[in-house]
Amino acid sequence: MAIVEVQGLRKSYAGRPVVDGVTFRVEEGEIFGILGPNGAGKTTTVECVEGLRLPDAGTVRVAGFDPVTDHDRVTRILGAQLQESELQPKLTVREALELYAAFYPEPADWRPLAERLGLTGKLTTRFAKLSGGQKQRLFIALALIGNPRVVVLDELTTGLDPRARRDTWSLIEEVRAGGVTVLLVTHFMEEAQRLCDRIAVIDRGRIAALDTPSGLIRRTGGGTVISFTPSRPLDEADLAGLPRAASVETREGRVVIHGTDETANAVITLLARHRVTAHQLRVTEATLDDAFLDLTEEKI
Ligand SMILES: Nc1ncnc2c1ncn2[C@@H]1O[C@H](COP(=O)(O)OP(=O)(O)OP(=O)(O)O)[C@@H](O)[C@H]1O
Repeated sequence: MAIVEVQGLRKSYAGRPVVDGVTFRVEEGEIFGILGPNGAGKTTTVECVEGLRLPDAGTVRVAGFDPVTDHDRVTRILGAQLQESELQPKLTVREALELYAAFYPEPADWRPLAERLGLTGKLTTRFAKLSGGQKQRLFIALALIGNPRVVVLDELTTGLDPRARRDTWSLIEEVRAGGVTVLLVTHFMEEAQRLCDRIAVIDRGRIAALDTPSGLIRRTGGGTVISFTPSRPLDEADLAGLPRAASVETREGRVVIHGTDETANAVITLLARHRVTAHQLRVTEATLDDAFLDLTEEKI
């Protein structure tokens, strides 16, 4: 069952459309990613889901309720991540948890929540004194304190070091394992690829693609990327004739081919036949990065 439904959402600022007909459904229990370049309209979209912005057109439903007209009901179903500026720097972790618990009629017990999020040792620490990773864990705790069915996390790991980011990913997986649906806004490909069941790629206010991470990667046409710098240029016709090659590009002397294992084998045969040496020959799996660049590039 879809817990979040967005249909034909539009929002303009000063006559400039920033969300331009966005439609998606988030199924209960999934981690759904919204991925896109800066300014694509991701935050505006989720703020409409949270009922913080009024859409110009389209419908948004959270568990069947309108986030604007049924705001109270939606805030009980949907937990939103606070922005750093929204929390008083002098509040201690314990005070913040108690304060936010008081906003809900049936809050979660904050003690086990703090324990699960590794905050028990920090209860008397003021918010301003927490590390980036500890602040993010507190934001997750506060987003979960109302026992929501769905939680919206927007750029949760921005600014975190790689270890804190990985710890936060594990927490997000635990949140989902606890039965909470996660709507995750991110511009980290690795994060989206690792965590999300499905991803909506938003580009200039529109959905450029909506699929599983592996489905998005397949759309780039080739799951295998072969790249090398040949000792002398290869014949264009030979490159164009490679089997199952979805794309062949030469950038500053480096050849980059998207294809399959069969393409990789044919490249090696081609190089041997022409006695061309391949410097820095790499055969790698395509990543979401490749798909993202392909899906969001400027199309003139
Ligand atoms: N209140 C506002 N008034 C005017 N313009 C706004 C307002 N809020 C956002 N915008 C503009 O709308 C566009 C989309 O912003 P939004 O924050 O939704 O994008 P985003 O995809 O979340 O970007 P980022 O990854 O940079 O956070 C941007 O160009 C932004 O400057």
